[in-house]
Amino acid sequence: VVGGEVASPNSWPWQISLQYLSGGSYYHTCGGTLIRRNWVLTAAHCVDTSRTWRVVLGDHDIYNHEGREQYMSVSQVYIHPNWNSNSVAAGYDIALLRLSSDATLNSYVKLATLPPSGQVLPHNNVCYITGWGRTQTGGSLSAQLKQAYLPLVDHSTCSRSDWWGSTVKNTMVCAGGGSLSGCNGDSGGPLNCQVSGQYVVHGVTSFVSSLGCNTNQKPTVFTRVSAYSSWISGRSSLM
Ligand SMILES: C[C@H](NC(=O)[C@H](CCCC[NH3+])NC(=O)C(F)(F)F)C(=O)Nc1ccc(C(F)(F)F)cc1
Repeated sequence: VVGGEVASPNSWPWQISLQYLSGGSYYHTCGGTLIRRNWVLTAAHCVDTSRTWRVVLGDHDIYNHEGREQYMSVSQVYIHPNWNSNSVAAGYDIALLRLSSDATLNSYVKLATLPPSGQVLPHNNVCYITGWGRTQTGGSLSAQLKQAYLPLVDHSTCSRSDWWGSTVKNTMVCAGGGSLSGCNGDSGGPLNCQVSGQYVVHGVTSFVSSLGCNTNQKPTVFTRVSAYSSWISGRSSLM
């Protein structure tokens, strides 16, 4: 997250850290969202390589054990069947992780609210991106979870030729576009949008400009959760 601020600990209790095992240690690579006690929503591009994964719930500082964390192993990875790793612009950058056991829900770990199928929020809707991604283009990951206010950008604006043009599809959501943005390592995490006083996860962080995370008129692009409701409920037996 470029700009914004460190979040109050566990104030986004559905945010998870997706980590992979390498040389005996785990490393943060992506964010994700807890949607059921044993299901996590993330981005396909985060998990399209075969690795040993773990999901950390209730985290704040990814480099320190603070006692509120739950470390979960992943029993199955379901990548959207239409995902093509050579074409993030085609969309379908969404995946589900089945956890080997159920999360314990408490004040640090809660389930996210997902939008109704097809819901598209208005331009400038209040939304926050959260994540442990780089704090500058080419910078390092944030130790503590960060948040940044990214107002929603409607499709007509986001698909303007001097914005993302035809790279952005209707199955995606744009937010920000100024000096605040997501950045590498925020992938897969939630776009938390305020709807009637409640935060709803409307996006899964997908891509930023390869020219730089906070490139003007290149808002952070998210997979639109409400475009994949039936896939999500079908796969995660959410009905
Ligand atoms: C460096 C930058 N990385 C990203 O945007 C990666 C996703 C990369 C998926 C493709 N391997 N996502 C992130 O860093 C995220 F945190 F913002 F989500 C990038 O490659 N952006 C990018 C690539 C292609 C296209 C386009 F679709 F136009 F081909 C648009 C943006």
